[in-house]
Amino acid sequence: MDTQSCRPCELQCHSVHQAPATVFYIPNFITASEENYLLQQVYNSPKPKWTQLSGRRLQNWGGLPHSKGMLAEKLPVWLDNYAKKISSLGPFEGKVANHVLVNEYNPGEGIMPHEDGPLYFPTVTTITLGSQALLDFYHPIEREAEEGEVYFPQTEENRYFLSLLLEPRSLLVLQDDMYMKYLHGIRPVMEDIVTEKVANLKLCNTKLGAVLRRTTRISLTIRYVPKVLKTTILLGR
Ligand SMILES: O=C(O)CCC(=O)C(=O)O
Ligand SMILES: [Fe+2]
Repeated sequence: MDTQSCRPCELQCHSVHQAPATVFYIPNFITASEENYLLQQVYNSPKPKWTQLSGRRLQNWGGLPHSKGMLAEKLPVWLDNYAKKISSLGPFEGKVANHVLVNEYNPGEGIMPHEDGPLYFPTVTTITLGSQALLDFYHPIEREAEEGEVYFPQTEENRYFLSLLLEPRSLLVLQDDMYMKYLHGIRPVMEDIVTEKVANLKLCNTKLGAVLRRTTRISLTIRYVPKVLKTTILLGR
């Protein structure tokens, strides 16, 4: 058998066709021992690395993205290895990820629907550790109805249209409309209910109707920030 033949489809053959363009989902992208190793590294990081937000804690690695350019810092080796491994699958069009956000969610915590904004190359890759969560997708809020148009209330509930189940050890890749057009969020709930809205259900180790208790979830969102400042310019000021 030609073992090379699967190479170009490393991402392609994990495409989630039941969602708008483009979603790749790879269950068990890392092993349980890699998961434990990554969790250890996250929790061994110095305490000041954590920023407490409403509903989650986060660590920022690689520098703070900024419209004028990110003052890049080297990623620690434990993150850089995964940044390189994921980048080699091609999601950043040949560039290597240089930025990682580590999010920690306790059961009942989440993140409001949002867009990731223009500072990143429009692709996010996410490794999930510890607990599953549903990542929910929403249509953007539409402009107000003009004269003669019927006003349709834009509640969060009726803007919601699809979820992706992010299982521990999985890799998610979001691009195109799923990154740029729609909003994503995680509901602050104690359990995730697997409904027919879960677009990657066929690729998951669960079934319709399952009720999955949340434990603490860590996500590594690994991205490429194209606009980087050269350190020397700043040192010269
Ligand atoms: O934890 C996640 O998977 C999502 C995090 C997220 O949306 C973000 O950091 O922008
Ligand atoms: Fe996000």
